[in-house]
Amino acid sequence: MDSAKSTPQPDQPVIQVKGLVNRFGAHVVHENLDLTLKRGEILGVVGGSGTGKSVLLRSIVGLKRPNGGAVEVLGNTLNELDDKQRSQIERRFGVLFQRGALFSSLNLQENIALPLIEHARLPREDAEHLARVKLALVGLPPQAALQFPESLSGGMVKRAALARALALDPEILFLDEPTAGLDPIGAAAFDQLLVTLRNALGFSVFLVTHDLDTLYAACDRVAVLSQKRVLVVDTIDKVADTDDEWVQDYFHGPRGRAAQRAHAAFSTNAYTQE
Ligand SMILES: Nc1ncnc2c1ncn2[C@@H]1O[C@H](COP(=O)(O)OP(=O)(O)OP(=O)(O)O)[C@@H](O)[C@H]1O
Repeated sequence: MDSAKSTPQPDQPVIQVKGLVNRFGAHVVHENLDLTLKRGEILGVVGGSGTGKSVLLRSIVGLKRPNGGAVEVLGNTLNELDDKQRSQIERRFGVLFQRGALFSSLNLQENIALPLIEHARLPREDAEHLARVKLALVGLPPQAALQFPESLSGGMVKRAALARALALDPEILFLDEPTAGLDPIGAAAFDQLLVTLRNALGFSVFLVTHDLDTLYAACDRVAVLSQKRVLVVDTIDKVADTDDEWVQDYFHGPRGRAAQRAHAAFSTNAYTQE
């Protein structure tokens, strides 16, 4: 049976992490961690530094083999797949790592064409044409196609990295700190772009972030990692009400209050302009 081709039902989660254990030597990062990503949602994953957000992302995308538990992605249990099945599943992901991971020796068009040539086996000309379409999709001007990463602003690099993550039309997009290093206006534009693209293309998003504005502006649900597991996962208002010291400091400290006020003002404004 070619299990890597199985597709979850519309109401079945696209990711189910069950009883996950991760450790490095004696250092236990995750213990019996459960988490679900629903189809079409943007799930924000937050937690203090070192709580294992990136390790969780890496376990799901197959870059870290868990020490226990199961990760089910798109109806497939990852550790039951052979290499070929696993790479079929991985082609259905798009991943944007914290530092963008564009090749500095390639221009943007070539960077985005690369996965199309390597994985979708498109001829170079078709791949570069599609790459230009993806660059337009993320709001970059046509002339950006021939520019090299080092000549771009941080916001443009993030958009280009997003275009690359979207190259193979992924069903799940993984983003690790996508707004880190952007100014607030650039970060807000990225959040808006993410929501617009999700609404248009229907992918699901697993988003690791420290950015409170992103949580309010883009996420349908928020998961808090603490004490080696998911402490709470729910809508942001319910999560912010959780009786936990880190959650209270994070959501109700000065930055949390500012993000909440900004979101409330934006929502009221959007409503009155309808
Ligand atoms: N390859 C590795 N070898 C040893 N320890 C590791 C490795 N990768 C991660 N860790 C440890 O696992 C823990 C979780 O790391 P992780 O990067 O997932 O944290 P995080 O929640 O993403 O943190 P931050 O918010 O600071 O980015 C940390 O204590 C880290 O030092």
